[in-house]
Amino acid sequence: MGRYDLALIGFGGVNRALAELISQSGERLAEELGFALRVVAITDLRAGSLVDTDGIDLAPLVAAEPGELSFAGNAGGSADPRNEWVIREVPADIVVEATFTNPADGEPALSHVRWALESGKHVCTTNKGPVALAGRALKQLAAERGVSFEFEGSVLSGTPVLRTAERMFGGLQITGVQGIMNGTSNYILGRLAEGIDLSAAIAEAQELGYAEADPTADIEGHDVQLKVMILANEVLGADLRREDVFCEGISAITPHEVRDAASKGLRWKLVGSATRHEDGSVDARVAPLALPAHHPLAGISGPVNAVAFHTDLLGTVTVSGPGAGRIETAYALLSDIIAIHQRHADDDTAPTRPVLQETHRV
Ligand SMILES: NC(=O)C1=CN([C@@H]2O[C@H](COP(=O)(O)OP(=O)(O)OC[C@H]3O[C@@H](n4cnc5c(N)ncnc54)[C@H](O)[C@@H]3O)[C@@H](O)[C@H]2O)C=CC1
Ligand SMILES: N[C@@H](CC=O)C(=O)O
Repeated sequence: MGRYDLALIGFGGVNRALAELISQSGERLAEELGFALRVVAITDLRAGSLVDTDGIDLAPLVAAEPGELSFAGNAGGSADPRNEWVIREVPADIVVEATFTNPADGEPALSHVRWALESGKHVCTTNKGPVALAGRALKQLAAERGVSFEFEGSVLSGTPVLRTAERMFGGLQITGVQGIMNGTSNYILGRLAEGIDLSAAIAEAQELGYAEADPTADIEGHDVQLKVMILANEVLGADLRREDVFCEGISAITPHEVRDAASKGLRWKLVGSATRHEDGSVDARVAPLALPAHHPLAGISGPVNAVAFHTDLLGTVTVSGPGAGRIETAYALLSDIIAIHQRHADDDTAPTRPVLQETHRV
């Protein structure tokens, strides 16, 4: 059995959940998937960096309180994240990027992904910035280097929206997408309807691991704007920039309006959509809508999200599932690693590292 060595860039909710999964369920996963996983490097803005090419013991790291983690005192540790050095120089097979999403220019995650691909390493990421703002160039770079760039978690966390469209919709013409694509704002709208105030609802979404580090992106719609760009570019063949996507969030909707709408059988939802026209052009927008109860998206509640694909032969096909959450998003990374394995099973980036019992910590 082969093994993939991972470098985790960013050690917040999502990458910690992946580390926990590997630490606690690695042996079962290896049995089932036919390859093992080992983490050889971790970097984080706050904790610093940790490198052990024999495999990092993840158990004490996932047991520590997030705010208390510091790698400086460990062998192979440093207070400095040393991102570029770790990504370029540490012999990992796959770089797993899960730092903050920056909707403005995608940095520094965009550089992290580029450095990894330039170094001939596969990349999987849940970070929407690089995918939405530079996905085409990064995919091109990956193709040139013969490696994979996977990003299922960038839209609807672990719910396989992008891969469903890529693998299951062959022969269909997709004319548009419409969906609820942000777990935080959907959770908040539901809590406002229940009488909770906005700041308390935001705090809950942060505690539950749904919200961005700066929840402004969730509230003002920028997170959905990036997801609509990713869907439009991946599924509708568009090449949208941020300024092409009209964006209005939920901050102007008062709790009174949410409750008033509910009493009339309406549900406020933050809806992202993209439509392809006959001439091939694509219109995309993000805006709150008060949907009637019978609308297919009206019943999508809490951190659950949904994307409806409008197709020529099947009509509307809707994929629904978790849109946010630490474990759910870590699963997206695992699904990306599985996709990398499947794509490269027969080439020289397949896991050739033998799994030795004494170093097999997963
Ligand atoms: N939490 C969720 O439900 C989902 C999150 N995502 C995306 O996944 C990514 C990670 O999300 P979370 O883990 O929830 O965020 P988080 O805020 O819990 O963790 C991000 C981590 O990245 C670290 N970091 C930031 N900049 C860094 C840098 N330059 N170098 C090294 N480390 C850096 C931070 O210190 C933090 O520990 C974000 O881009 C987010 O948008 C995507 C889908 C769902
Ligand atoms: N903050 C985002 C996380 C996933 O992308 C959300 O709430 O949907």
